[in-house]
Amino acid sequence: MPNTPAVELIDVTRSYPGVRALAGVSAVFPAGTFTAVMGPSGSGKSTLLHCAAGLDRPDTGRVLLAGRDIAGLREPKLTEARRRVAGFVFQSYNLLDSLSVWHNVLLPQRLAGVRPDRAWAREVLTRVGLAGREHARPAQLSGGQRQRVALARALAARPEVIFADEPTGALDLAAGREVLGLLREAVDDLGATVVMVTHDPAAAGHADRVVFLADGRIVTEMTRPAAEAVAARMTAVSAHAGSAAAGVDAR
Ligand SMILES: Nc1ncnc2c1ncn2[C@@H]1O[C@H](COP(=O)(O)OP(=O)(O)OP(=O)(O)O)[C@@H](O)[C@H]1O
Repeated sequence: MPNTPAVELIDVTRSYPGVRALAGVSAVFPAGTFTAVMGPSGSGKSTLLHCAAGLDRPDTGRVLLAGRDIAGLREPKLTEARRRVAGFVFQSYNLLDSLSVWHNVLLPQRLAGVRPDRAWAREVLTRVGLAGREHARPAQLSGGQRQRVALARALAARPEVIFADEPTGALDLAAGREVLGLLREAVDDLGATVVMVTHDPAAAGHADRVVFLADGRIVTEMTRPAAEAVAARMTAVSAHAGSAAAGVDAR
């Protein structure tokens, strides 16, 4: 089904006590594309990512992950669906310090109960520039190297979708650029779909498209984003966030 979107959200809402984190979000993330999700602090970016990825369940609405509606799934079916199609990269790497690089990379497949594809794991470690570091512990690596291990771990399971939450948030400029380049390659060379939350207009400039959230709604979007234009749009969105004009169209 080549035209099935990798992820689709249909009128998704999610509230926490006293807060409407997502107030009715519909969005399509086509297969083989790289989308950045931006918006002011508290606008619902992480909640959107978590609902899209099956890490959280919406209150209402539908979430189609690789064509399957996961919004109504309960554990352990939700975890199964997530492991089958999604890979994750978080700001804080989320590596296990007690395991070597190699075992960190293979862990999601082991947890999923599938036989790890070792040849492919070696290939992805080479792709991210870590061939030869298989025996190192995460604590022996730089932040940029740790994030590249996290990316290798995500890629090793050949996910259809990689969800990245502020993947460059803890990295310096050069290390951040490397990680963004590798996410771009995952899309261009491996056909993956990337959905990335970021605060950084330069990071969003690596994407094909940026969707902007304010007050739990998508208020505008931009294709083929250039960093300067993204920064200007963010300023416009932030100026309207929290006001009744949450439906701002800043184009
Ligand atoms: N587990 C939770 N319990 C209670 N409130 C939550 C929870 N997660 C998120 N929220 C609230 O929902 C709203 C949206 O949060 P979310 O983390 O999605 O925003 P964000 O745009 O990712 O913010 P930031 O850029 O600061 O990370 C916020 O008001 C937040 O305080």
